[in-house]
Amino acid sequence: MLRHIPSLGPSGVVTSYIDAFKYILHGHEMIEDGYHKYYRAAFKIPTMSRWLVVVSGPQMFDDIRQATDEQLSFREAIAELIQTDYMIGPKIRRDPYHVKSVRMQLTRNLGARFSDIKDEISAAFNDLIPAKDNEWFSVPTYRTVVKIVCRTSNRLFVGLPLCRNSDFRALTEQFTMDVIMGGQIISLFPMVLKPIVGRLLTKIPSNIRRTVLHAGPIIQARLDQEEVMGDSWADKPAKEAQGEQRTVQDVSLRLLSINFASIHTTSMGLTHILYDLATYSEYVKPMREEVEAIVEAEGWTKASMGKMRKLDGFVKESQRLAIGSQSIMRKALKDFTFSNGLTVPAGTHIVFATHSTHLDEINYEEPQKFKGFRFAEIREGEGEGLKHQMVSLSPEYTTFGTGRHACPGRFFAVNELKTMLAFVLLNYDVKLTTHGRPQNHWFQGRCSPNKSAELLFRKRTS
Ligand code: HEM
Repeated sequence: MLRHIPSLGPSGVVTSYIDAFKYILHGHEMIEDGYHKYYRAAFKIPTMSRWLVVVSGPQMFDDIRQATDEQLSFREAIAELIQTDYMIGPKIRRDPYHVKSVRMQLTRNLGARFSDIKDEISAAFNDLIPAKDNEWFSVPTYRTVVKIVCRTSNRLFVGLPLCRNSDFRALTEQFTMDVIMGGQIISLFPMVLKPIVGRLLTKIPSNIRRTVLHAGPIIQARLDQEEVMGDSWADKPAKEAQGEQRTVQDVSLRLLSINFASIHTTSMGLTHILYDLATYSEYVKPMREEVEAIVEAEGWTKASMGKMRKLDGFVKESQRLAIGSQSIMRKALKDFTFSNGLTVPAGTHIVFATHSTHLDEINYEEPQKFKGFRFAEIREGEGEGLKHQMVSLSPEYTTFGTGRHACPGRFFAVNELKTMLAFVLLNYDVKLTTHGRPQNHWFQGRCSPNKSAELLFRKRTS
């Protein structure tokens, strides 16, 4: 029972539905309100399918970081919130070996594959935003960004020429949207009906068939090559797949799952960055100078990208303000007691108040203000160089979560976002078509960039 945890509004079985409706469009305002009333403690919010317990403060963050999977489960929370069992199947929850592949093989290969990533970014931008002369032209931002990110990410996942294949791209771009939309519909149904509705909505069998059609030969070739080379191939791409998992069908499912985790998160990130670049144009010149100086001295490498602190800080600041109001979702599998004494019973869904944390004066000076070099300036302090880079995890910066389930793709995502920003800075001028930055959209506490706004691009003039 959650009776000991305060709620913001009525908590009766029927009356709580008033707030559950309000949460759909105003969840972020409710959580901001609760954060200030119950900072470092907890409050509960009703949603259509369950109560969410919202926690805050560095201590509770650290309790989540240290909790084991048997205490607070990331996968069980995601499975219920996104209904992944019905939309993708239970395999990826029960046996998520692909997460280890992202953490190990994919991340370790970023340096060696950097020139491929850079090449795909140039090719994708040139195809999709061809700036041939000095005329401004309008680009539907989000739709274009998804295509660029999908191509670039899949250059790393499956390589050329498949990453440019139009049917494969359409499949991977659409897959995430189908899963999220389907999951939202299934969550409205009672438990007994979910498998039936899931079977009607899921496109996973046909999606796997399409993936096998396109990627099957590459996957089979890699599996065969691994058998031949054995342990002499240290970074085998499918190394984590064992026994029955070493089939083209199973690896195809993992490929779709990694696309699910990466494409829309990174695309939303890049869209926010471009809106910020067009809005706060005073940052363009110093960032161009940084990129040009480092590239001239060291060329385009993963290591040279790591030295671009202004870029890193700009990307980090953009994501600081763009985060949803709740993240770091966990489900308590047993009664769990936080170090402030609060106990939540088994079955409770816990989320951390991420947006409010990023907007708290305790953590940031003038937190509402976009300060593109906020983090680059902090990093100039003695001993502060690494702690404040974008990939670092901390209780004040929660974009990539915490603990053993912190985003394993963050090294790739940050590298990709910075290389894309560097490419835009060196090749284009970018301008708003609207008065002021396009407004973010909020739905059930989640924040998305405006998906219909356009930006003006032209070939760089100065
Ligand atoms: C800007 C882009 C991205 C953002 C903001 C982001 C954010 C996150 C967050 C918040 C989590 C959950 C962390 C937690 O609850 O503690 C997560 C998990 C995950 N992310 Fe990312 N992510 C991004 C890009 C990527 C990319 C590019 C990949 C793959 C290449 C990826 C793969 C994953 C996977 C596999 C998990 C699940 C981890 C697990 O099961 O333990 N993400 N991500």
